[in-house]
Amino acid sequence: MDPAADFKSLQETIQTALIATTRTATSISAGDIPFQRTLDPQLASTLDTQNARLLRLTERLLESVATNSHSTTPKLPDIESIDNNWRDVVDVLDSLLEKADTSLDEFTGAVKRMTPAEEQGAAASKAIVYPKHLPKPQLSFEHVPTNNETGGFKPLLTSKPHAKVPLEEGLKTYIDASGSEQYPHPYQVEIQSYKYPASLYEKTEPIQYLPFESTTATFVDTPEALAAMLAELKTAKEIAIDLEHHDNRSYIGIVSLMQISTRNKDWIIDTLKPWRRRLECLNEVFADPSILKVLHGAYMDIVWLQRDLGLYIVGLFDTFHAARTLGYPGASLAYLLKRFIDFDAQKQYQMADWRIRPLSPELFDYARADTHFLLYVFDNMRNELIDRSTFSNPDEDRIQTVFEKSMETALQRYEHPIYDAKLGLGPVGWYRLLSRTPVTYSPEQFSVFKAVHEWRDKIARLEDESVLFIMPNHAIFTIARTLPEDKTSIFAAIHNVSPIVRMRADELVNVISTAKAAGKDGPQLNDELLKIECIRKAFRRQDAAVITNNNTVSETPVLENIQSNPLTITVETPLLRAKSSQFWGSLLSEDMRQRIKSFTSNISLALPLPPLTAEIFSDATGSTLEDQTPKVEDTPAMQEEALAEEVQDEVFTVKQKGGSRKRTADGVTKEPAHSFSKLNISNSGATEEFNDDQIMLGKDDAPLSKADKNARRKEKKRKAAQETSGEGLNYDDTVEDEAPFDYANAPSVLKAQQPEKGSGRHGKTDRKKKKPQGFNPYAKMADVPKGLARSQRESAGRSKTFTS
Ligand SMILES: O=c1ccn([C@@H]2O[C@H](COP(=O)(O)O)[C@@H](O)[C@H]2O)c(=O)[nH]1
Ligand SMILES: [Mn+2]
Repeated sequence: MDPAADFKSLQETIQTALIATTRTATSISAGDIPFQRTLDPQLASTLDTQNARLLRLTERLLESVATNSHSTTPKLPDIESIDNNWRDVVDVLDSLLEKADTSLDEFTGAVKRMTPAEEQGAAASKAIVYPKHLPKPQLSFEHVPTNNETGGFKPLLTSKPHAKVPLEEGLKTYIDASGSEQYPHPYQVEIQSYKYPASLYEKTEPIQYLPFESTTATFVDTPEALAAMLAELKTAKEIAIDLEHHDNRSYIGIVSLMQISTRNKDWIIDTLKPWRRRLECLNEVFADPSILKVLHGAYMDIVWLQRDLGLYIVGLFDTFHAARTLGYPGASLAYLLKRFIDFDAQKQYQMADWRIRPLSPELFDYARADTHFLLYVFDNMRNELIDRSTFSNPDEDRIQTVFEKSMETALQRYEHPIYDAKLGLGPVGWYRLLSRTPVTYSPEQFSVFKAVHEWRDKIARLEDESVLFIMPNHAIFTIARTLPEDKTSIFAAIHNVSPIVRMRADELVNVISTAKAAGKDGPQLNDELLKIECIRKAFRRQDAAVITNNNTVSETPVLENIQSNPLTITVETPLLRAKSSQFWGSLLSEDMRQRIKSFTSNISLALPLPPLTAEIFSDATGSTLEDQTPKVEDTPAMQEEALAEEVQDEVFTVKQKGGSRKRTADGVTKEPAHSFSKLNISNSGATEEFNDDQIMLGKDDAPLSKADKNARRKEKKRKAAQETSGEGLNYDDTVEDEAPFDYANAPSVLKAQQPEKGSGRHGKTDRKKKKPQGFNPYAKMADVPKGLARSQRESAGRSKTFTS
């Protein structure tokens, strides 16, 4: 008897059965089932029997999983109860996955089982305490966010150190090919003409970092401390930079902390001070071509720096691109710190509420560690890049590749998150959420979904809250499904109601009833989604789209599937114009731009390729389908990049509803209920087979370590709580029960924040004792699937779960 062989054969049997079952289950589109039911009463009753059986089996499975865990066992008497108990289902599955992870670690010897006392101690030392009552720092800013901007984002900078082109030129708007007014990237010329110093092409002995334990960081929270830091930074040859960000109690998000390290000093800068815009003076260093800036996974940092502080980086070296170019099995900062320093980054603090002041020692240490070692990591990676480059062959010139990718990253531009009510596109639109969630809606329900989504966005802007703080995504789905007609039914439908929704409940009732009435003559969900998907694809695949201005559409197989509406999609020209800059402007060919420009009223798109059936994304925390908040990576620039990448090299993962990690076996796809079943064709025209494991990835696309995954799961649960019930949203913190923290006048916390030296709390050796290296089952992967990359990065400006 060979237990390994037995196990493999069992695994294969289960997998084969699952594939067959899933194929069968998806052979009829969910959207067609009600129709089939009406045709055949026998089918209806068989379906009901099978449903009941499946629910019972599921309930029993969940019960047996939950027996030894702390999860509540969800009861599933009917289909509706799945939605209502979804959080509990996810909890049970999560605990199972956690157990599996731990068992694997124990099996491989990567970890030793902890005693219950040790486990308790470890948990207590990691717990982040979220203050209940935290006033909004943005209200004290000299420039309070308004969230209602339209048009191009005007760069904030008031002067332009190290300019090759004067600032005035950079602030001149231009009308792009699609008719939108835009501001250029103010440092575009400087970045594009930047030459990396010759010294970077030469190997040198890595410069040892100073010990983490016996050094600390200088906290910068006064203009004087800022000036002193700036003077020191100007003398450096290279510096490391990182940011921490908050996006739950703010619409666009707030840079909450900046970390900078030189070879011999660390600074942590409080970016929540009212005078934060004075940090613009850092352009004297950040834009100085003679000082190299090393960041890890800088794509969001670049956008955040512009958006909040008017800062730009000339001379960027992004260690994330280096890790990818070198083909490391991981590309997260945590991975690099482990690889080069043997330092265990405490990534469970990544998603902390970074507005907290004073910073706890743990948060202080976390923030400092993100830059403290980075120059040393850079030294090592640069040497390896040189070793593994063939300079005569551009394809093999790895260091050049990293320079080019870093330059592209530095050239990203922030754009205002403009709400597209009609097509729902863009980082804050409804399309993304709806297209990923298998629902069957009547035209009224569809109309209500869109209206409530739009209303939530409007209120979030007004109140300067994240959309999720206003109302979880699940609540929009529930409202659309149940169409509540009064306040009481709304409160009953969405359980934990935010104080803002409670206050504005009458308004919401009106929004729902108006949308319901309007929806009677509105479009069918499936048709509309299909059309929008076609438009996206057409734009993505610009050469494939045929645009006409007479409402004619060329013959395509797609068209058979649109039943209730005419075959053309009509887009008002002004809307398309806005979009063309915001979402796909840079992807349009000149020819396409000219054609768009020539329209005056309607545009019809003929769509030669059908859309993909399965959506095609995932986020790092593995949140549920509905759990997609607009994310950082959803800034327009990221979207464009994502679209561009998809066109070239699409590798899709299919994310099924819920669960923190989905593995899709070959050919097993989840068919959304949008009647796309006949259209399961990839860009290349081939039927897509899904055989990549969907793995949990970090902000920078690297497989996460076990510790990170667990931390993400916890964070995800917290988010799920917000999603489903509003728990953990700190709704109480609107209650004025204690004196608000005075961001404007708070004394420097420089002293308060010095972590105790020699406490062993943040020592590398201590960490090693406490937390052995986690087993990463994906660590042997040659590389992370490429197509996952951008979509993984989504999250926020609205991040939370790095996730388009
Ligand atoms: O999955 C994620 C990871 C990070 N964020 C946000 O990004 C900043 C910076 O991350 P670091 O890795 O610590 O540099 C962090 O403060 C989070 O706000 C995220 O939203 N989702
Ligand atoms: Mn960081």
